[in-house]
Amino acid sequence: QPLDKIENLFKWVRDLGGEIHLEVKNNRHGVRGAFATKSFAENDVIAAIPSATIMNTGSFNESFAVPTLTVLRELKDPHSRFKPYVDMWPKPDELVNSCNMDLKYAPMWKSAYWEKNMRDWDLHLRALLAGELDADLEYTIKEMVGNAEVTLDDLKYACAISSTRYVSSLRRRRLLMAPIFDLANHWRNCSSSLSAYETGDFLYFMAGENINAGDEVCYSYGSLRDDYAVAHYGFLPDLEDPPRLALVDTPDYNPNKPYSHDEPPSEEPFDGTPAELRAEMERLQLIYNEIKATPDVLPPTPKGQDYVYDLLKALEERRLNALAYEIRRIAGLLNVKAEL
Ligand SMILES: C[S@@+](CC[C@H](N)C(=O)[O-])C[C@H]1O[C@@H](n2cnc3c(N)ncnc32)[C@H](O)[C@@H]1O
Repeated sequence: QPLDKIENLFKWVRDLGGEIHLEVKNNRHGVRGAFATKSFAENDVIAAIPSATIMNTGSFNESFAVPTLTVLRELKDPHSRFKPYVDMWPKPDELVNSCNMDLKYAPMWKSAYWEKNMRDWDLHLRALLAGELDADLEYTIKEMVGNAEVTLDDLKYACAISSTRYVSSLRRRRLLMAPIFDLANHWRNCSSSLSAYETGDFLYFMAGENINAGDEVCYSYGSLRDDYAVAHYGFLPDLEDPPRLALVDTPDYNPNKPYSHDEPPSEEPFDGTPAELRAEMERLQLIYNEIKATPDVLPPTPKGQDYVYDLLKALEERRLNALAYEIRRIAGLLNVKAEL
């Protein structure tokens, strides 16, 4: 995640009327982030982002092709008016999510839902490239980028950039990519927020509480269970205590409606009659045993050599720990021994 392009980005945003009280550097995890250059009280403006710098990447109802092709268009245009923004995006080898993850990792999810989700992204993007979706698309590739040469890797990259960086603006019901704001990393309980875009001239990034000069500013991307964060954003959020079940392991999980920001799975510990508790414990045990029994498809790789391998192994360990915690907790309520 390049730091050398930030000065140019800030200049561009300020020249277009923006206000920024941030500096950008790597945080203690080595992840690029935004840090307060002064202290803020609740509701103070951390940054005012002018609409002339905002990339409008589609409506809530449009297909994945719209944000992907909107980003692709700017990537392919050497004279893009968003050039200072495009230049600071992570490069193809600096970001990963299900749009661009190598398929060799698919079985490492050890979850039928996530493995299919990853393979589906590959199929959708291949179909987009082959023109098979053209008749149903809002925009075709050629309508967006003309005759510029486009590869599958280009589409995967554009898909990964858009889906890790857009935010929904409630008032206008659009997916927007807002420079500066999109340097804020996720922290689930973060109270800073983005204004609703009521007037359409600026988006305001507002402090949700007192922030000291030098603190990293954050934004909550949503309730983000670990597996969802890896698939959608390519990182594991801070480990929580007590551990939280992965999305696909929660009692509310429904593969046909796996996640909605408006209705995330309950954060309340599961409770019920003894029969319900027993059924839930057995359900969790089945998942636990299935993960344990699923062999690794890739040879063991020493830590630090392969980001995606490490990420998916860490996710597996987190799932197992969270399942074991929950099985023990329910066994305690039932006064029985947990079978792990
Ligand atoms: C909107 S960007 C945030 C800024 C990003 N770090 C950058 O420099 O461009 C989202 C991406 O930041 C990273 N990220 C966000 N929150 C994170 C966190 N809590 N821990 C690690 N990486 C995080 C992930 O790579 C994610 O896909």
